[in-house]
Amino acid sequence: MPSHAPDQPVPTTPAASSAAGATDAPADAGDAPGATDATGPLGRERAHLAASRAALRAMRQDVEALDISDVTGNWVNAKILAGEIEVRIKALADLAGTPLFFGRLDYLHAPGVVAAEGAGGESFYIGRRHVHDAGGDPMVIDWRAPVSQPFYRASRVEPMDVRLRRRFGYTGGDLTAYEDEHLTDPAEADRSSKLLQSEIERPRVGPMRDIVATIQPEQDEIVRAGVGGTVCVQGAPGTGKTAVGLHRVAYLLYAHRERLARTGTLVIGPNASFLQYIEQVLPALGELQVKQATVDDLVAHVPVRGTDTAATARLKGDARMAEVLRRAVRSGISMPTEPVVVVRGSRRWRVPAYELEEIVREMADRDIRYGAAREALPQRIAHAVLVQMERSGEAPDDRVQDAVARNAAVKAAVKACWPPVDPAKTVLRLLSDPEFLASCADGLLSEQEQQVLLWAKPARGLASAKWSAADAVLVDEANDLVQRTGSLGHVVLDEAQDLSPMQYRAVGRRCSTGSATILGDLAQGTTPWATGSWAEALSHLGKPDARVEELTRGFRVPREVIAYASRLLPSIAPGLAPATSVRESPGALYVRPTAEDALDAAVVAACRESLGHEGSIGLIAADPRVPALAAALDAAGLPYLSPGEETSAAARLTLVPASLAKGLEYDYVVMDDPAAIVAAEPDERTGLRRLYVCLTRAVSGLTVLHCAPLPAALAAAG
Ligand SMILES: Nc1ncnc2c1ncn2[C@@H]1O[C@H](COP(=O)(O)OP(=O)(O)OP(=O)(O)O)[C@@H](O)[C@H]1O
Repeated sequence: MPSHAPDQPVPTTPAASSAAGATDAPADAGDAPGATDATGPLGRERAHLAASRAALRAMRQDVEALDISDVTGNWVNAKILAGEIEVRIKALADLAGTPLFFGRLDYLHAPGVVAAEGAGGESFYIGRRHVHDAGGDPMVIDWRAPVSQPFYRASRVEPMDVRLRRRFGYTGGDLTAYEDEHLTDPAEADRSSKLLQSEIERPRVGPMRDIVATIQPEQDEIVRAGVGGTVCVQGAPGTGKTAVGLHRVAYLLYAHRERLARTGTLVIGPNASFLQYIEQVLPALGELQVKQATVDDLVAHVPVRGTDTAATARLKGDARMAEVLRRAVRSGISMPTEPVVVVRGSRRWRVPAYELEEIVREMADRDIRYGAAREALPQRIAHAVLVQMERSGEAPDDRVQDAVARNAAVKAAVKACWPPVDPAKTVLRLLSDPEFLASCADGLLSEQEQQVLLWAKPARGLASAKWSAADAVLVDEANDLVQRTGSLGHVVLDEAQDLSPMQYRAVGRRCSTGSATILGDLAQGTTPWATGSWAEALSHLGKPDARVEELTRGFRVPREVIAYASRLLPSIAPGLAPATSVRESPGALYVRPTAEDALDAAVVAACRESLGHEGSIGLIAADPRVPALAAALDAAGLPYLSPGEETSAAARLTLVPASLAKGLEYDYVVMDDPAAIVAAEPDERTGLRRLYVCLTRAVSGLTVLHCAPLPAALAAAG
C-alpha cells in the first residue's frame, strides 16, 4: 500500500512513500497530476478539505439564520423547535483538530448500478458527518451511510466495487499524507497500513477518542449489526469492546434515528470515572442525546447508605430473589369472602363472593403487573354490576360504569383483596421480618440463606433503613412487579461480566422491547457474583437468543505485556484464549523487586521515569495503598490526578485505585505491589482477576514494583 507525504515526513517506509499518489490524482480532479502542493494530489485533497469546511460553515450559518417566528404557532412549539435547532448547530460544529474526512472511496461504477462498460465510478469522501455544498451535492459522506461501508469491509478478495481506497493522515488539523489501496489491481502487493498502525500506536492523553477512521472489519460487523437483534461481545482487554459499543450506538442512531429518538438510548458503564472517560466519544461523532449511567444510577429508588458482606450481596443478587419478591408483592392478595353491594338511588346491586373470586383469580393468573391489575379490578367489578343492570332492563353507559367503579363499596372490596403495595416497604419487610421472609422464600431459600438475608438490625421505617446497593436492585425488581419499567430502544452494557443475575434483570427490563449490546470479558469479572457464562447472563437479561461474538485482536496492550498478564488466564478463566496484540512495538516491561521500606520511593522514581515519555501515566495500586502513595507523591512534589479527571499534556499522572482501573488505559503504567492488589479482594481468584485487569491497562510500557513475592502464576517461567 503506497503512502504519500510530499511535504512532510509521515510514518511510511522510503519505498512506500515513493510512488503511487503522484499518479493517482483524485478522480474528480480531471487534469494530470501536478508536482506542487497546490496542484498535486495532496494539494487537491487539501482543497477539497478546505471546500468541505467552508460548506459545513455555510450549513451551520443556514441553520443559525433560521427564523422560526412565523412557523411556530405557539410558545411550546417554538421552544421545542428552538431546542432542536440548537442541537443541530452543536452537531454541525466543526470541532477544531478533528478531521472532517479521513478516507475516500472511488467506486468502479455508480453505487447500485450494475457493471456497465465504460460507466464512470463515483468518488466519495468519508467523514464523521455528512457535508453538502450549496447545491446539495455531497462533499463528505457520513461514515455510517451504506456507501461508506466498503471503507471498512472491502478487501482484495471482495473489493465491493471499490477501485481505490484512500486513507488520509493528519498532523494536528492539517492533511499531511495519504495512502492508497487499489483493491482490483492484482499487481499491487497487500501491505498493512502505516496510517492505521500509527493511529493504533499513538500515545494516549485525555479522554477516550473515537476510532471511526480505523474501525476493523470484525469490529464493523458488530457496529452495523441490525437494530432488532442483541449482540454480546466477549473480548480480551483492549480488543475494542467499549469503542465498538459506542460506535454501534452512533450507527444505530443514524440508521434508525426517528425510532431511537423516540425510545431513547443508554450506555451503562461500571462507575462514574469510566463514564467520564468515555463521555466525549459520542458527541465527537455528532451524537449528543445518548444517556449514560451506572447500574446503581438506574435503580436509585432508595438512598444507599449501607453495605453488604460478599455472601449477602451475592445472595441478594441471586435470580431466586425474583420469585421471592414476586411472592412478597402478591402476598396481600386474598379471595373475597363477602359480596359487594353497590347502592345506586333506590336500587342495590349485589355481586356475590363467588363471582368476585372468579374475577380476582383471573387477574391473579394473568401475567399483568400488580398495579395494572389493581387499576383494572374496580372496572371489572363495575362491569359485573352493569351486566345485572342490563339484565333488569336498564341501559347504563360508560359513565355509569365509571361511577360504579368509583363507588366506596367497590373500592373497599379491592383494597381488601388486592391491597396497595409500596415496593420499598415490601423489600424492607422482607429483610426485617423473619416470618414474612420465610413465607415468601419457602422452597426457594434455605433457612440458613434466609438468615444471611435478614438485616442484623431490622429497620423501623423507610427513613431509617440502611439500604445497600444490592437492596436497591431488589427495590427496582419490586417496582417492576408493581408497575412495568419503560423500555428504551437500545442499551449498551459495558463490563457486563460483573453484574449479578438481579442486576441483569434490571438492565433487561430497560430494553425489554428494544435491543442491547452486551460487552465484557469473563476473565475480568471481579465481583463475587461475576457471571460464569454469557448464555447464563443473556438468559437473565431476557435475551437468550442474542448472538455472541468474540474479539481477540488487541489494540491496546503491547505483545510482551499481554503475554505477561496472560500467564494468569489458566487460573482465572481457563477456557479463554489469550489476546493477540496488533501493536508493532513489543512494549517495555520491567519487573523490579524492592525492599519493603524502599517501595514507595521506588514507585515515585518509576513514575518520574515514566513521565520522561510522552503520554499518560497511571500509577495503579491496591486501594488500601492509595493514601500512602498519595503522600509519597506529594512529598516528592509530583502532581497527580484521580481517575475521571482528564489527563492533559500538563497533568499526565493519575493515581488509580485498583478497584477503579477497569476499562481505563494509560500509556505507561506503574504498578505497585501486585500481591497487595490480590490481597485486597475477598478471595484469590477475584484478586488475580483484579490483577489481570490492572496489568492490561498499559499502551506502551508497564513497570511492576514488588516487595512481596509475586503471585505464583506471574513468577513462573518467562
Ligand atoms: N480499530 C481500532 N483502531 C484504533 N484504535 C482502536 C481500534 N479498536 C480499539 N482501539 C483502541 O484500543 C484501545 C482499547 O479499546 P477499548 O477500551 O474499547 O477496549 P476494551 O475491549 O473495551 O478493553 P477492556 O476490556 O480493557 O475494557 C482504545 O484506546 C481504543 O481506542
